[in-house]
Amino acid sequence: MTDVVEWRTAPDQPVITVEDLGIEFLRGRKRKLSLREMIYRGGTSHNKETFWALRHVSFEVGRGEAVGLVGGNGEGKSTLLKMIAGTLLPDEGRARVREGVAPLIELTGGFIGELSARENIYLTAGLHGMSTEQVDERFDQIVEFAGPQVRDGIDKPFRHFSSGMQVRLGFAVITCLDEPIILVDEVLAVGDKAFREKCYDRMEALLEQGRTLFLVSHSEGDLKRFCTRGLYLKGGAVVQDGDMDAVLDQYNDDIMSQS
Ligand SMILES: Nc1ncnc2c1ncn2[C@@H]1O[C@H](COP(=O)(O)OP(=O)(O)OP(=O)(O)O)[C@@H](O)[C@H]1O
Repeated sequence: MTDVVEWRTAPDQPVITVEDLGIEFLRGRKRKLSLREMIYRGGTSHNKETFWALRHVSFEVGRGEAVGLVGGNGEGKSTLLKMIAGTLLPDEGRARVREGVAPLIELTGGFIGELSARENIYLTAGLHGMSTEQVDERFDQIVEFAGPQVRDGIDKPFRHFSSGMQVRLGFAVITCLDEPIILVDEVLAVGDKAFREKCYDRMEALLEQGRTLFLVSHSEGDLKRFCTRGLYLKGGAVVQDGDMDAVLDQYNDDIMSQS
C-alpha cells in the first residue's frame, strides 16, 4: 500500500458529482408466457416490464470524505456503487468521477475464476495502471495481507477459493492500489474476525491518507466507525444526505415504524 495519494483534482473540487442519475432494469428475467400473452406481446417470451432502480439521484462528494450508504434490501445501494465504478451505465443523468476508483463491490472482486490468484493479482493491478515491476514490488505484501490459506493456493484457479478466501484476496489487492477513491460493498462482513480486524486497520490507514471512501454496509458499527457522512437510499432515491449518525437515526426510526 502506498502512503502517498496523487490527486488530479484541486482540493476544493468534488471528486464525484452525481447529477439526476437514473437506471432502469427489467423487472423479471425470462419467464414462460401463456399463449395469450405471447400473442399480445408479439411472440416474445421475455417480460418487458421495467422499473427505476435509481432515479433523480444527485449529490457531490469531496476529496477525503467517508460516505456510508444506508438503506433496506433492494433499495439501490449496490447499483449506485456500480454506477460510480462505471460498471453500470445510466439511462438518465450522469456520474462524473474525477479520480481513479478501486472497487470492491462483488464478493469476487471482479476477479476471473479460471485464472490463478497470482494471475488475478497482476491482471487487476495492471488494469488499475500498475506496471509489472510495481506489482512485483507489492506482491508479497498483498499475499501476506490475504493470509496463509491464500498464499498456499496462490497458483490455484480463483474459483476454487472459498468465499472467505476470495474476499481476503480481493480486499488485499484493492486496498493495495494507488486509486484515491475506494468503494466497498458489504464485504467486511464475510471474512473471519481476525481478518476483519486487519481490514479495519487498513481502512483506517487509507482514510488517514486522505482517500475518499464509499461504504455500503448493514453494520451500524462499521458505518459509524468509518463514515462521517451518510446517504440514505429508499426506493431508488436519496431521502437523506447528512451526518452519519443522524442518517442512521432516521433509518432506524423508519424501520421501527414499519415493523
Ligand atoms: N442487473 C439487474 N437486473 C435487474 N434488476 C436488478 C439488477 N441489479 C439489481 N437489480 C434490482 O435493482 C434493485 C436494487 O438492487 P441493489 O442490489 O442495488 O440493492 P441494495 O440496496 O444493494 O440491496 P441489498 O441491501 O439487499 O444488497 C433490486 O430490486 C434488485 O433486484
